[in-house]
Amino acid sequence: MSIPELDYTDVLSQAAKSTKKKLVLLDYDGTLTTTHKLPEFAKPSQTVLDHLKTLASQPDTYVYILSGRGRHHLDEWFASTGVGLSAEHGCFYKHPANIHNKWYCLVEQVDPSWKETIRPLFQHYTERTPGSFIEEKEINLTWHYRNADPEFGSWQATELQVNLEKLLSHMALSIVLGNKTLELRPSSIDKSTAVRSILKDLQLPSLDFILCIGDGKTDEVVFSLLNEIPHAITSTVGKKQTEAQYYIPTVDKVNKLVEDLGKL
Ligand SMILES: O=P(O)(O)OC[C@H]1O[C@H](O[C@H]2O[C@H](CO)[C@@H](O)[C@H](O)[C@H]2O)[C@H](O)[C@@H](O)[C@@H]1O
Repeated sequence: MSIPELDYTDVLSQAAKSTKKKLVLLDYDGTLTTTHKLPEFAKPSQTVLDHLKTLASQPDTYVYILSGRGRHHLDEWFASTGVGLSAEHGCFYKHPANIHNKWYCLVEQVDPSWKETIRPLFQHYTERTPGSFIEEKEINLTWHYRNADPEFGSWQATELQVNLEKLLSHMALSIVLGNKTLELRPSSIDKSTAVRSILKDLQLPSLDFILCIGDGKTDEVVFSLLNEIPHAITSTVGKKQTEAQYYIPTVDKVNKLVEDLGKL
C-alpha cells in the first residue's frame, strides 16, 4: 500500500498550535545524512548541527537522535547541539543537555562473553570478503559489507546470517539486517525500548506534538509504537514498505523540515 508524502505545512501548523511539550525523534544515518562508504565519513555538517541546535533550544521542545551508532560517537558529534541521544539501537539513551546530561543503559545484563564466540565468525567472513570490516561498539557487533563486491557481499551476508542463526539458538541475541550491514544486538532491546523510556520520563500526557522520522528497518518498531498515540506523526525517508504514516522524499527535505521547525 502506498503512503502519502508528509505535508510540511500541516506539520508546521500542528507544531505551531502546540501548547504543551513537543517531541521530535530523528534517526541519523539515512535520515539526517546520506550514506557514505565508511561510518566515520558520515559526520554531520555544521548546517545540520546548527539546525538541530536551534530546534532543541526552542521552548518546551525535546529533540532526540535515535541511532544504531555507539554513544561515544554520538556524544562527539552532537554534544554542541544539546539534543538527547539514543545509541546502539536503543541500548542507551540520554536526555537533552538541559534536562540531565547522563546516559542510561537499558540492557539489564550485559554479558560481553558472547562477543568472544561471535567475533571469530565475523573475522572469518571479513577475511574472505575484500572490503568488508567489523565495527565493534560497546554492546553490539556490526559486520559492514558496503565496500565489498555488491553481489559477493550480499551472498556472504546471507551465509553469515545462516551460520549465526545456528549459533544463536541458545543466546539472547538478535540479528539486525541494516543498510549493507549485519549487526548483533541483545534481543530484549530495540529503538522502541528507548522511546518508551523517553515517553515515560517526559510524561506522555504532557506532550501534544510528536514527530518521528527514520529511514531504516530498526525505525519501524518506533513507528508502530507511536502510531498508537493519536497525535503522533511518523514518517520514513523515501517511498518504501513501512509502518510509517508518511514518507519524506529525501534527506535534504528532512533537514529543511528540522530547520523550519526551529524557526516557529
Ligand atoms: O540507526 P542509524 O543512525 O541509521 O544507524 C545505523 C547504522 O549506521 C551506520 O552504518 C550505516 O551508515 C554508514 C555511513 O553512511 C554506511 O557506511 C553503512 O553501510 C550503513 O549501514 C553505523 O556505522 C552503524 O553502526 C549503525 O548501526
